[in-house]
Amino acid sequence: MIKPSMLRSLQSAVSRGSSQLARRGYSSESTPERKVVVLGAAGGIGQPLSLLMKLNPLVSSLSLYDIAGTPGVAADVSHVNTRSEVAGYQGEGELGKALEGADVVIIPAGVPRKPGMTRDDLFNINAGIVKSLCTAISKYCPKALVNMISNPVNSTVPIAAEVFKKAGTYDEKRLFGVTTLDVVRAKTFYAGKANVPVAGVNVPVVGGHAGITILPLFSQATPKANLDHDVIVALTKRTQDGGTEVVEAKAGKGSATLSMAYAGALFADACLKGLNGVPDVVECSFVQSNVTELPFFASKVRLGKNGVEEVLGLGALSDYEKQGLENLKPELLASIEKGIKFAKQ
Ligand SMILES: NC(=O)c1ccc[n+]([C@@H]2O[C@H](COP(=O)([O-])OP(=O)(O)OC[C@H]3O[C@@H](n4cnc5c(N)ncnc54)[C@H](O)[C@@H]3O)[C@@H](O)[C@H]2O)c1
Ligand SMILES: O=C(O)C[C@H](O)C(=O)O
Repeated sequence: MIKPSMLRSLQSAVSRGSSQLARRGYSSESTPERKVVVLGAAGGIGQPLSLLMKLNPLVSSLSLYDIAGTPGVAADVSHVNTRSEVAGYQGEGELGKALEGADVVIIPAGVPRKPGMTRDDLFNINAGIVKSLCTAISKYCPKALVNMISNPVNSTVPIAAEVFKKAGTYDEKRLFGVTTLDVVRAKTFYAGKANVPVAGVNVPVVGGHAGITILPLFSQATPKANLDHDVIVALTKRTQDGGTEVVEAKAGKGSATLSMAYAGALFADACLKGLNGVPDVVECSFVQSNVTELPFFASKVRLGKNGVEEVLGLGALSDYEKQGLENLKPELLASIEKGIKFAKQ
């Protein structure tokens, strides 16, 4: 139960946060108009993500789309007294209106895993959903930054790229696979083992977003902590299996939704800051890449006014990470090729 004293401190934290944001130039007077669209807004991720985007002062227009259930979510979220105007759209007939004028489109549309499934088991359903949504994006908002959350990300991002290529709208700087949840997990697990405050922790996570393709670079984690090799191995495995940990704990009721909404909101916020010209915005993301021989790869990316400003290299890897990198390449390549093949059919 929330006590009045807790509520008062929450209110004062929010008000301190708003004045800090205003000092950093995020007040509604000085920030540009930005439209953010959530596709799959009535789902497990979509609902809390819509709320978190409503709390973001960089958003002026929040467009919530799903095949069903969006009027209720939009009405609910719209009562929150923050800057953005909220509109709900339901069904394919309203998809165009939902997308028109978008700066950022976030896609958590699709089915989640149940225990015993891999992310690739979602391919048959989610590939078609992503393909049709991306076809609409290329028609109604071809310049938007696309934040792909729907799994399997290792395949859905290549599918989106092929759809955009076919439509003649592909810009590799504007397509992102959201791998922020891997970073969020790596930071949390590392802070626990290193016994340091999590707020100051940084851990790059590279590769892809499934099992061993998720490669956290704990050798580059800051603040430094001299953790034993077996602890690093355990942390790596826990980060790689983080999604499965949640799927099993939810026991058939889906996969990560709340932590994913948080991670998705962080990444969308970084995209908006980049668009608005805030310097040095760097996040890990699964993008078209020359960092390895694979055509798509997650690594640190500098975000700017056109989306990807620079795909950053891997930096120095430990021998364990070098081995992990080689181990992940065949699986990641197969998932990328599966997506491309599907989209080309
Ligand atoms: N990238 C990541 O780190 C990450 C993390 C967690 C979950 N996910 C993935 O996100 C996806 C969504 O997960 P969830 O838990 O929110 O699932 P959910 O079933 O709770 O919600 C999905 C929503 O998508 C909607 N939808 C289905 N087809 C649609 C279409 N054609 N257009 C618009 N909306 C459509 C559904 O109506 C539903 O509301 C899953 O594929 C899941 O695996 C990714
Ligand atoms: O694990 C899943 O299926 C969902 C998501 O990819 C996650 O990492 O939590």
